[in-house]
Amino acid sequence: MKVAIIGATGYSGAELFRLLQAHPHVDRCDVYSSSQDGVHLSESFPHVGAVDGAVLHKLDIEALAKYDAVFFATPPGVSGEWAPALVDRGVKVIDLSGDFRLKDGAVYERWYGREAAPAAYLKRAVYGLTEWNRDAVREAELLSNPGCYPTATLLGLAPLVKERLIEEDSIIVDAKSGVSGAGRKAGLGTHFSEVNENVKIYKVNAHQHIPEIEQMLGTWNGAMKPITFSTHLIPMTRGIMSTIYAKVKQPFSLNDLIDLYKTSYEDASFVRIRQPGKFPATKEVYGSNYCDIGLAYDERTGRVTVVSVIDNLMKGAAGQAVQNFNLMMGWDEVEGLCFLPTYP
Ligand SMILES: NC(=O)C1=CN([C@@H]2O[C@H](COP(=O)(O)OP(=O)(O)OC[C@H]3O[C@@H](n4cnc5c(N)ncnc54)[C@H](OP(=O)(O)O)[C@@H]3O)[C@@H](O)[C@H]2O)C=CC1
Ligand SMILES: CC(=O)N[C@@H](CCC(=O)OP(=O)(O)O)C(=O)O
Repeated sequence: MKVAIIGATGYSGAELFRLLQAHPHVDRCDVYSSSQDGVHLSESFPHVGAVDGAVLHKLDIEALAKYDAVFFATPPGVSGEWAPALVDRGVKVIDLSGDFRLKDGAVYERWYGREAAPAAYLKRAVYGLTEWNRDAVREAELLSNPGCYPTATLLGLAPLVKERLIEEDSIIVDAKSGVSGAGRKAGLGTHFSEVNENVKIYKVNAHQHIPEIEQMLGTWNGAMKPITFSTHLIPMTRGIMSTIYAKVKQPFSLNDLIDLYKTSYEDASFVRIRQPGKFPATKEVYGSNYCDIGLAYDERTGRVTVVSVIDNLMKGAAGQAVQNFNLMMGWDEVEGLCFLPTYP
């Protein structure tokens, strides 16, 4: 099995490289970049060491067409341009960017502010929220890996929405991310002195993950209404916590709610549900592919609170990409991902 990573000099690409190096079925993992050619990946990331074959190449469609699978860990716009030609040549593509997540090109153009990929490929792309789309993922040629916030939020909401337990117009999501979520490139907003000892809200009512979350909620329950979704940058490297509030249609007990989640995720190796009164913290999934979920129900307000945490570079990006790649190749989805989080 020969695979390539485009964007290996970025955070998600480097995390993919780490996972694929240790993957039991991957013989060769080549690395590509738009800015470096003939330079070893360790020049960008000394932590990878002198691994054989990790010399960066410039993008070249003929060379890329020879791989069994190609991962795009690139900014918006890159896979939209390159992936269709690879799919046409029989290469399995796994895209970590947002280019193929939204089925309606006009919606993509409105939220991302750039031209959408060709409509035929938006239609063909399979949305890789693995736990809720396994059958389609197995058949996918073009896999669109979910965004980090949507992964945490949708895994947290799925049982409530699918079972029609909450008021369709009542969802409020308060989400927080570590700084690696913004990628490796330098920027004023991610300087140490801007981020340290600080909490910043950003993209209020304008985050590109709003239509992605709403699209999936709408496939689970066509009556769903727009959500309120706020994102915050907080002074840590990795991790997302998505705290979700919604009003229930009928009162129920916390134990029943937790049982529903446990049943919904009984076949999910990477989703762990906390006991009543226990809530997950981002460090409890750090460096792993787990999504941990805690639940509360307030009888006074009739609101449920769902707390969902992931590592943005793992379940929110590279880990879920490998989970989807495994299914696309006909392997067990946990291959190469069976390790506990690092702690502390
Ligand atoms: N960081 C995260 O937590 C998550 C990120 N994502 C998505 O994954 C993608 C990558 O994110 P992230 O790793 O954070 O980003 P980084 O900024 O860390 O890395 C981006 C990579 O893309 C490469 N690149 C830039 N421009 C081009 C181009 N025109 N052609 C080919 N390669 C290019 C860069 O390398 P070079 O300049 O050398 O080409 C670099 O390797 C993004 O779409 C992001 O939205 C999704 C979920 C979570
Ligand atoms: C902290 C931070 O800045 N996070 C990024 C998440 C990037 C991402 O996953 O965006 P895509 O949809 O393009 O893949 C953000 O909020 O935009």
